[in-house]
Amino acid sequence: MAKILLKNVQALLEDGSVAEKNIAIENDKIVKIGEVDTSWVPDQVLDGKDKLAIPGFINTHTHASMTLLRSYADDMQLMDWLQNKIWPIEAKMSSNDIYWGAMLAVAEMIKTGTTTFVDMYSEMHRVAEAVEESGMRAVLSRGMIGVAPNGQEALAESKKLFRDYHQTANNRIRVMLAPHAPYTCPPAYLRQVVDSAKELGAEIHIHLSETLGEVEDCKKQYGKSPIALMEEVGVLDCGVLAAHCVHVSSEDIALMKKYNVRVAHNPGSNMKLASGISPVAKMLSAGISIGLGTDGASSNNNLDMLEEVHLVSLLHKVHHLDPLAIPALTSIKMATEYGAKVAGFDDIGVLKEGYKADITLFNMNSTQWFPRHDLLSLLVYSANSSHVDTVIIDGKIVLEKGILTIIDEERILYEANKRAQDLIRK
Ligand SMILES: CSC[C@H]1O[C@@H](n2cnc3c(O)ncnc32)[C@H](O)[C@@H]1O
Ligand SMILES: [Zn+2]
Repeated sequence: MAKILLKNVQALLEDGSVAEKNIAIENDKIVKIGEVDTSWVPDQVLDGKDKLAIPGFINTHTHASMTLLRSYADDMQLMDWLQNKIWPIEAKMSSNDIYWGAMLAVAEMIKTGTTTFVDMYSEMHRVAEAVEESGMRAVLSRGMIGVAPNGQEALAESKKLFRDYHQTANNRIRVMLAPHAPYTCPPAYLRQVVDSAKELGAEIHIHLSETLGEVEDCKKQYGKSPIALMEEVGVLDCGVLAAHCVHVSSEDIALMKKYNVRVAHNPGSNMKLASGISPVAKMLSAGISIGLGTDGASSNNNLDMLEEVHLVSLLHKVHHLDPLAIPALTSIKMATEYGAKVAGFDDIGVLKEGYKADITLFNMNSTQWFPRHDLLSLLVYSANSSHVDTVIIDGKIVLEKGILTIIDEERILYEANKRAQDLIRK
């Protein structure tokens, strides 16, 4: 039995307050926040002086192995980028490329304070391997392009991934089905995915309403918006994590609320691909769950959730000319508590007794953390992820004093770099 005590740490609590607490961890869970009984003897004590403890970040939408394509194709619009640069090179990626790309992503995410990620890509059993080995928590899905020749094979692989990995690794791994988008998956295919999701009891992860072009084409082709089309084909009945939702109307938002569609908002990627500004404030007011995501490292170009926290707050303030649009606490909750709901968990995203011990500790010994008027404000508006000191996932220390403890960073950098170079020469 492993017992860890975080002693006298500044802890961000569920109500948004920050207070000095002891946090007792036993195996994979937080067992106590506050006074710890002297009869409870820890195996390891971490000194919380000058440390801020928050729930680990939850990246609700990414394509981990795309780290290999970081800085490969920039300054392009989505469809041009996908069709002319990304899909041709992805077709050459090997299973080992996917593994080392995922390992690079996992290393980067842990070092920047993320403890859970939601992923969509191919060869996902290799991503699962990276997750198992690293101690990370993840929701994995095989992205399906629903046209011949690979549509049926992709669906079979998705079902196998679900059967092999859903709720494995002490429940650190979960699986969803992921039809890529309405423009790559025709209605007949989406209906097949819905049947499979119902048969397995799986939820659906899909890109929806990312660009104006997607919405206009969908209306032209099917006479309705992507969200309304998803209702028609039954996708919304399955439990949906929708990435982007940039161009959604009031009618779409009402449908999303009706079916409890959860949204992964990706401010960095939406800005870089010039996709637009998602109506986040409006969706939040409508009671929709919204988390934050980085999207892949080829459209961001990093997997740093604190950057997304910073961006979501600033983007929507300036968009609405309203400094109250997304306050500091809302942006942090989107990256943690709301993100947990979006990813489908009810026991992570908050520092709370009985919840999983997924915790990120920031070292506050740097200029950006002084003076200490308001620690939440410092975290959102001043700090950066190089201040991440320690990360605990499922009760295990995976980063200590900035050093990865389970995976070998030097080897990962070497392998990922070599594979990325070989890939562009193929
Ligand atoms: C078939 S696996 C997933 C697929 O999605 C591609 N992708 C990466 N970023 C985006 C995005 O912002 N919108 C749509 N599709 C995206 C990725 O390259 C894979 O091919
Ligand atoms: Zn995406």
